[in-house]
Amino acid sequence: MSKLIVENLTKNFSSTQAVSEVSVSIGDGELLCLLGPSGCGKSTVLRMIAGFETPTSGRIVIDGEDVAHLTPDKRPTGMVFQSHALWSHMTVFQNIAFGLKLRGFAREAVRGKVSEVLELVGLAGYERRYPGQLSGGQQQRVAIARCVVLTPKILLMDEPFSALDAHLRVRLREEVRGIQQRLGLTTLFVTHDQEEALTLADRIVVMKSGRVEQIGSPSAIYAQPVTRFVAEFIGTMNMMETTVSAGAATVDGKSFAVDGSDGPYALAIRPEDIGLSHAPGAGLSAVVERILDLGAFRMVDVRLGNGQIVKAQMGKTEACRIGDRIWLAVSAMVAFDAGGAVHAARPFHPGARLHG
Ligand SMILES: Nc1ncnc2c1ncn2[C@@H]1O[C@H](COP(=O)(O)OP(=O)(O)OP(=O)(O)O)[C@@H](O)[C@H]1O
Repeated sequence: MSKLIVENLTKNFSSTQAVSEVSVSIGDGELLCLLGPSGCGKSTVLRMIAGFETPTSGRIVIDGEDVAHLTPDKRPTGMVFQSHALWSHMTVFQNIAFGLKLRGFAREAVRGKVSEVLELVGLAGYERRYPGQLSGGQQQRVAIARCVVLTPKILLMDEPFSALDAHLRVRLREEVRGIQQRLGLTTLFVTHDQEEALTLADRIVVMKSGRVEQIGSPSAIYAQPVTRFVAEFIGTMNMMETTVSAGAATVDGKSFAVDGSDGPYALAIRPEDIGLSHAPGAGLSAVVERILDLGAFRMVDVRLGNGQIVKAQMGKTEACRIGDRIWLAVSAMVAFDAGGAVHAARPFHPGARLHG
């Protein structure tokens, strides 16, 4: 059963349509990431669920109940913000205990719950510290503990790690995923960081200009983008502009088959779907322009005859030098039409497969 259902949610701020007809549901214990560029409406969706903004139209249902009539403090949601917003004059214990006391829990119960949750976020023994005596990462853990201790039905997290350095982000991300899975917390997580979304989420909702572009598992979003926007927003994608006529397109003198009507298209190919070989082949030919050693593999920029740079991955074993003449074998590709919709495509050479 869905724990949270958002139906045709729309929010207008005077002339700005911040959120348009967003529909999504989250299963019990699922972690869903809202992913998209700055200003695409992610935070506004979250704020409407928490009750800080009133929807222009649409419905929000939590555990079978429409929450429209509930003020933020009455909603079964807990929110963790980008800045920790801890009370600086209160100790860690007091920060976490505050909500429990408001809800009328007895002293002993409060003490028990606070130590349990501090254990969970790895801060046992920090009860008497003030926020100013904690690192940024520790403060954010207290913010998470303060929220989790109230056992919200839905945990809402708005870019909770964006104020932290890269290393700490990765560590906290893993910790939060661990806590979320251990407690089976249904979580909606907002981020503009695709890597964060890909590593954290059970499913990702990609948003653009207030609308949902695609909903799917991280692997589906990566491997089967349904729009050009998603294809370019997630991971590295080579885009080759071309024109389709009678099912065929030409790039740099080589032919490609596209399942779509005539018009302008972009052929989209992931770097890992291009094999590079020094042996002359039937596919595109190019010259090695740049080689980036990325540890496990090399990312090679090659220049086609038409001047376009294409990124491809190469293993560590094959010798490769700048200026080498090299041939490309494309194993998988798709095409996007002028409206950004996806179409199946394949190069006219042996060994190619169709996807999409
Ligand atoms: N209170 C408000 N009044 C007017 N416009 C607003 C208000 N809040 C948000 N907006 C506008 O709505 C749009 C969506 O904003 P929102 O904060 O939801 O985006 P976001 O995807 O969360 O962006 P970011 O990642 O930068 O936080 C933006 O164009 C923003 O300027």
